Amino acid sequence: MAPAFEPVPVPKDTEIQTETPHDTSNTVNNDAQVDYKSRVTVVGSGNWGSVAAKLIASNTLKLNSFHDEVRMWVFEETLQCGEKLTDVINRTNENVKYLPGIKLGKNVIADPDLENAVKDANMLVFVTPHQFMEGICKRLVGKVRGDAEAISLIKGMEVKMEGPCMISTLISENLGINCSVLMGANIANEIAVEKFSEATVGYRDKREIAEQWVRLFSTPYFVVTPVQDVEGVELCGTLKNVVAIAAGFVDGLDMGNNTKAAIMRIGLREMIAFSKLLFSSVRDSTFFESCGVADVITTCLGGRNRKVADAFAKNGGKRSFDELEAEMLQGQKLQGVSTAREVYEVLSHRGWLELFPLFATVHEICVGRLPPSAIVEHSERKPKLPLFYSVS
Ligand SMILES: NC(=O)c1ccc[n+]([C@@H]2O[C@H](COP(=O)([O-])OP(=O)(O)OC[C@H]3O[C@@H](n4cnc5c(N)ncnc54)[C@H](O)[C@@H]3O)[C@@H](O)[C@H]2O)c1
Ligand SMILES: O=P(O)(O)OC[C@H](O)CO
Repeated sequence: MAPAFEPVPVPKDTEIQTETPHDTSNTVNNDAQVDYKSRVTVVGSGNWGSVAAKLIASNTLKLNSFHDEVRMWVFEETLQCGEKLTDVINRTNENVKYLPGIKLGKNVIADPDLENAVKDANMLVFVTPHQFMEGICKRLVGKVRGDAEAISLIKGMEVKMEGPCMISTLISENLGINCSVLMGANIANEIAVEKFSEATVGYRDKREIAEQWVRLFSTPYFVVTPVQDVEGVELCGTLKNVVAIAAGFVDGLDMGNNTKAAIMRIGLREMIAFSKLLFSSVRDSTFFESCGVADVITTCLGGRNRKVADAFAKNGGKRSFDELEAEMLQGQKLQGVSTAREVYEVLSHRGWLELFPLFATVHEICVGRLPPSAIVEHSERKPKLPLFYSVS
């Protein structure tokens, strides 16, 4: 039988197996002509969004089961030169604001119209800062294909009255489609210049869907491994940004490598415990994939969250994160500060604050209730945590 992605098998990629079709009741284009090939749209065009489009576009040209064109939704803005960002991307094949100096591939088409960008795609790649996803999902209700599959590259979560909501769940629930995730030790600028990296695809139950995503993203310099643990993979990508803020404080205060390693270890321990308290299905082994320990390391060494937290600590907490972000990142967005607040909300509501001293302290420093130096004295307090992972 043929897969939902490709109703009829094509000569290459025939190893992809069958799956059950989705409920198509609240979606459009159900009567669309049968298409042999998958169409990919990337929703987002920041630093990572642009690199993701480049990776994908290099593969759609090579693989018969995909249309060459990769549509990339751009949150439109007018550049200092007076031109629209979309026009410049389509004219120069470069995202001059968020990924300057890198050609995306001529088959990447920038599109400022969100509905138009998604309407024909059966593979939707979501990669925007997490704080914009609720609004984007609302705009897309009923606008995506019934047979679409989604993947989220977004590191973050929402907190609702009912509790925490992962971005993949937000997408699935709003759009009525399955959503996998791709996370990992992936500083976008390094992948843009084709330095070797690994990544992890987290999938729910359909291995063949994960394999399709792996094929779409994999290159010799970008090695992707599928893991059947959506929540574990996504929580790794989300929570490591809080650890990165802590590591940045340590750097800003010149506390040295041993202290930074200690903070990374305590942070990883809290990541594991928090993930397992939220979802008992989360696997220990996920934390040893690229999305886990490797992402903690790279983000604490070279990420934007680390960099801005370093500046925050050097300024003694006197300049706000918003101010530093605007000054240092030229429109790119931090995820760690808002994620620390969201995690703190979960901890407060559930009475877990004392169990997660590092997570709680990061938020309290970010909002000015504690000085940056508190990161060590508070985080090293022995949490009353049982060991949530098995040590064999
Ligand atoms: N940059 C990286 O190295 C990297 C690596 C892995 C994962 N990620 C994750 O990818 C996600 C996207 O990050 P990025 O680096 O591509 O983006 P970015 O921070 O570089 O850029 C910000 C993006 O947000 C857009 N934007 C601004 N206001 C908006 C609005 N109101 N609505 C919608 N979009 C708006 C901008 O146009 C821009 O595309 C984040 O969750 C991030 O954690 C980033
Ligand atoms: O630059 P950051 O801090 O947003 O981190 C980038 C990536 O998530 C690292 O994997």
